[in-house]
Amino acid sequence: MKRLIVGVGGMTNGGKSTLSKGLQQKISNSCIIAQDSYFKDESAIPVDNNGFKQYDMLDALEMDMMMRDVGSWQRDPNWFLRQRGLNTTQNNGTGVFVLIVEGFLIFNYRPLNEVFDKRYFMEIPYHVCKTRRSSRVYSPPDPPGYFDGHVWPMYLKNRQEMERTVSGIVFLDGLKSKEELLAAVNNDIHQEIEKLREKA
Ligand SMILES: Nc1ncnc2c1ncn2[C@@H]1O[C@H](COP(=O)(O)OP(=O)(O)O)[C@@H](O)[C@H]1O
Ligand SMILES: NC(=O)c1ccc[n+]([C@@H]2O[C@H](COP(=O)(O)O)[C@@H](O)[C@H]2O)c1
Repeated sequence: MKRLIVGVGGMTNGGKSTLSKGLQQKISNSCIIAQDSYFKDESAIPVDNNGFKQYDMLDALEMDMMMRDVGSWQRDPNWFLRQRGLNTTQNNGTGVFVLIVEGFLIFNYRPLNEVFDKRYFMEIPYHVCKTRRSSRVYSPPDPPGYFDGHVWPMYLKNRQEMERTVSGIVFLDGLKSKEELLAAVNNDIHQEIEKLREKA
């Protein structure tokens, strides 16, 4: 059984989940694992001197749990898809199963970074990021000053670390239209799928 694991990383509100959902619809036998689903309970998140909860770091995430889920897909993608109520198409053993892992810190966690066959990173300018973020409601919601006091400085720090430790990332301009981004990445992934299919 052939498998492909694609990482869709990027800044907060860069368009990761929009792109990932579009890809899942276009790629048969694919599914998504989203890092957002692995945040620890609010009570476990430390607070800094300004009272800001420290959400934008790996410590805020249950990465062991996320790795367990990636591992169960790797062991049996068919079972994993069925567990999630997703259809699998008959492929007589020639098909390729695709896992899309999306999240803002997926390349900063080494054991996860190691599983990717393809890595994409969606970026947008500061002001666009701040504006998009201001209309999104997280749980708990961002307190006043959170973007400039926590989110953006942590993004710069995490990104610097990513660039120091990870290679082979394809950077995507998140200002392009949703349709253009989806078409380009979908085309790229289908080429990878073809390469895998051709391999004995
Ligand atoms: N290419 C795009 N152009 C304009 N707006 C976008 C684009 N992609 C996503 N958005 C919008 O930006 C916001 C954040 O998108 P989302 O996919 O949830 O980001 P992320 O998962 O990276 O946090 C949403 O309102 C979404 O509709
Ligand atoms: N899902 C949650 O429990 C939760 C809570 C508070 C903040 N967040 C924010 O989620 C962001 C990451 O997710 P996105 O990349 O989807 O924006 C982080 O910047 C973090 O501040 C998430």
